[in-house]
Amino acid sequence: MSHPTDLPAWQQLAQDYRETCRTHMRDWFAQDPQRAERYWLDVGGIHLDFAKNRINDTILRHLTELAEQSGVPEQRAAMFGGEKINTTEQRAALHTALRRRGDAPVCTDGENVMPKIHAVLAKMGRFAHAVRSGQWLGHTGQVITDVVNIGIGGSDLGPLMMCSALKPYGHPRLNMHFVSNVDGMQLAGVLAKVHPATTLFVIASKTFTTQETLTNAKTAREWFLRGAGEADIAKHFVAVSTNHEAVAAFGIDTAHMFEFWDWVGGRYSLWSAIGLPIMLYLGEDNFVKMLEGAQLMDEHFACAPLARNMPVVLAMLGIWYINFYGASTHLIAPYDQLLHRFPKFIQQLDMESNGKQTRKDGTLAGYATGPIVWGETGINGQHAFFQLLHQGTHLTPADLIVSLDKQGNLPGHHEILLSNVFAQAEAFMRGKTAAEARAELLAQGMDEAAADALVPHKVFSGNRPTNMILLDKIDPLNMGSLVALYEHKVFVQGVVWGINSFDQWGVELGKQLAGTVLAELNGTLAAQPHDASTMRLIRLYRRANCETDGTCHLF
Ligand SMILES: O=P(O)(O)OC[C@H]1O[C@](O)(CO)[C@@H](O)[C@@H]1O
Repeated sequence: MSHPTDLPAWQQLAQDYRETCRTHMRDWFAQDPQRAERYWLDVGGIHLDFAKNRINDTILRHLTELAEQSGVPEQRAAMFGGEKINTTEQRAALHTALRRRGDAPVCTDGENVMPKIHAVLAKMGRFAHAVRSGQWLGHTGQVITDVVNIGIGGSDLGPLMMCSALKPYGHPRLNMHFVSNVDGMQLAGVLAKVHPATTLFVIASKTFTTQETLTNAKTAREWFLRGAGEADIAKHFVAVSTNHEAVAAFGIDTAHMFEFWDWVGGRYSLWSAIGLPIMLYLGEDNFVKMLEGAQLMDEHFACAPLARNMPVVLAMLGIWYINFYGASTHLIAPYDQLLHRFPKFIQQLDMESNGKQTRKDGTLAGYATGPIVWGETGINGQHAFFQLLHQGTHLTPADLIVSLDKQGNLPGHHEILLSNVFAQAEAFMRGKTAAEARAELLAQGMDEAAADALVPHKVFSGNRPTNMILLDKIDPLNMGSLVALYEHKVFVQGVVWGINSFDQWGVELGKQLAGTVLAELNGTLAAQPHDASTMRLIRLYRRANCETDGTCHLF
């Protein structure tokens, strides 16, 4: 396996960095009137303005060559072709098959997976229609008014994000609730708002072994059974999983299970049965539009030349900043309230996929890989953390995401949002020089000495990169394309870094230790050898609670 830092394009980029790292984007804009047109891409209803990046044509060419030399075209073909690119788990990563329309076969392990994908989609469609139309009745004969999805991570964030983003398309009778936290406060809060006779619980877990989800599901079932019998569960609980045995053992009839498969990664699963809450809320037609939007991006990713390929361009810009400028974080800032859940979703997608330092061949990378992805709605961020982005010491590349469509917004509000996001991108790029700051202060009537003292605080270095991602409209089609754009961006970066973006072994150690600690906290296991700090924490909890649970005997 070639090491990316040995590739000719990497070496050229290192040279480009040395030659251009002091160049200001202002100068590139001044020298090149076509820059904004050239550094622009369209895919369906998604547009990318990447002109405000610290790149020129040479750098862009070298970034594209790095993608080429790293094997992005071959790995892309392997992913779409169902090869087992998730090498540590010996699995394919076939989320792209889930949104593929038509009958063309997609095979993995010698099996065409399309018939079973279509069968589950049809089952989801029939169920969603029955619930939405009011044919599906609860055990007392009432229609369903509330859907509670119980799941965590990929079994929560995707459906939650899509249902929030596409709220204007939601069924007016259905209230959607999402419970992920094992802190009972969240479930208790939801249960206080809903009625057992009119509530449908969707228990979503790929493995159906996740402690948080199964604990919440058990508590929800106990709550439901206070006023109903075991036989009524069939009307109010459905499961989404790959694990038939565990679903049956939990007490949900597998006839009411919506299946998916081990080649669908949790954080890539919203296109599968994990998307059931999305279909319940938006309806089958809109769910299919979301799939079509993703497929549109898949086709673009599969066919467009690397230099004009939106996911590839976004990925390689990220690599430029992470590996050559030393940026360690990446901001996702949507300027639309409907997208307020989007940063959290992308955070899992990116950080669980590329937060790794062991390469596929088992060697340590020795270079930076996935960034810390964080975010918040941009307009709120402006009044909280943008200060650091403008004048702090860190370089934080940012994706600013906006909808061009003002339909549905209150009069006068959308223009304010857009004026802010466009102005922020300009300010990040342009900055303000000392001469400009000084002239401004003098024009305000300040005397020269006072102005000179204040100027250093009023300077903005600028030259801070942003991508502007514009959606024609926030609708199911464009949301499908937007999510697929980020999935492929993350994939390309993983290929360049030589890591497996589809496993997540890093979440295991904490889970393993928590099992032991839980038994100790409950008093069912004598204290195990831990480090002194952990022992002290466990003892502290036991002392605080031993009188209520009567387990003081271990101390
Ligand atoms: O769907 P499951 O199996 O309950 O897992 C939930 C989440 O937990 C993780 O496995 C991490 O612990 C994620 O990858 C996954 O999305």
